Amino acid sequence: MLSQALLRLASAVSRRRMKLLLGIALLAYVASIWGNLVNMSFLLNRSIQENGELKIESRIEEIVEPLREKIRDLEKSFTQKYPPVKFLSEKDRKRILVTGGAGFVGSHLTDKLMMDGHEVTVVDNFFTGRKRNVEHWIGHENFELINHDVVEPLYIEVDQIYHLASPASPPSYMYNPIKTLKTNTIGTLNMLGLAKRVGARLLLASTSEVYGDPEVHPQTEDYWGHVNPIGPRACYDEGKRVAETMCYAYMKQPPDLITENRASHQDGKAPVSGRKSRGTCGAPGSPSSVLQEGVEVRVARIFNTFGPRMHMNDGRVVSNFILQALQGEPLTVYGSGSQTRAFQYVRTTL
Ligand SMILES: O=c1ccn([C@@H]2O[C@H](COP(=O)(O)OP(=O)(O)O[C@H]3OC[C@@H](O)[C@H](O)[C@H]3O)[C@@H](O)[C@H]2O)c(=O)[nH]1
Repeated sequence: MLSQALLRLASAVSRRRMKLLLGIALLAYVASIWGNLVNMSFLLNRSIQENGELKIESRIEEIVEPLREKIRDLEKSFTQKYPPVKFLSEKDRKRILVTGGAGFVGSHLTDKLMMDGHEVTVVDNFFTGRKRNVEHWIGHENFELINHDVVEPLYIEVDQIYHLASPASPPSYMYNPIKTLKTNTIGTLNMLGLAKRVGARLLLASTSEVYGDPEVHPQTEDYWGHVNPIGPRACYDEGKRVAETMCYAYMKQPPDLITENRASHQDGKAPVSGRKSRGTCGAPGSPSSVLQEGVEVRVARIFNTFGPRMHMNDGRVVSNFILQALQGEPLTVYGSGSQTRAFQYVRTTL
């Protein structure tokens, strides 16, 4: 009895368990199918997505590649080919400022200094200078172009200064005589101040016009000139004469006295007096005779220049004659025609 009852109980339990097991198995089956379905749809989605992405990528590539090609071509055509530049060691390479460096003479000097391997900063206000005279250096790591008027102070660090900033042809410098005077006086003072502050050597581009209407031919460096201070060319002649005077004053005057003067002016006091310069006011042709304690200066009295990059309408005799000859016009000789000039051809071969 008991055993039959146990058997029934056991079969009832096992049937329930069977049902339970069957239920679990069914659920597991459904779950696995569901999982597979989800997996499949995920894979399907991914492959569709990947496929789509690949298609988009390849389409982008198709569009972009010709553009890349174009950019490469443009880069090739824009690659600036600079004139050859020597390599100079850190010790030999100088930082050089050329004022008026975009002008006719200044730009040839800039070429020479650049090709010699120096770092050149050109300062020009482009009154008679032209950007195109130095455009072949723009972007070069040794070259810098600053649009600046030397009448305003300039604060940079340099080892040498070539001070050429000034209009040079009679029509240009007579166009605005006060501006010409300011450029040659205040401008030169600013450059000398800069030279003193940074301990740079300065070369002033002076002119044969400091001799004025000379009574001596040819003029030697110790000739003092024959200048009309109120004549039509006075702004340039006298401007350059003062510029030379300032150069030699800065050279001969001991540095501490220049500084003292500046300080006393700033304080509103009278300049320090009673101390004599130890130099002598000799001719610029003999700078070695002067005790150089102040700014180291050089003065070059440049005569009548001509050459490539000279402005067609410069107004000086050579360009005037060439222009007239090319146009089949008669050459105009001013005055008696007995005047004499020394001419200098200026050019640097790139
Ligand atoms: O068409 C002309 C132009 C000029 N001349 C004469 O040629 C001579 C030279 O005159 P330019 O105008 O070329 O200039 P200058 O020689 O007087 O001064 C020049 O040279 C020295 C530089 O430092 C000066 O910056 C520059 O102006 C002058 O006697 C002038 O009267 C002509 O006979 N015809």
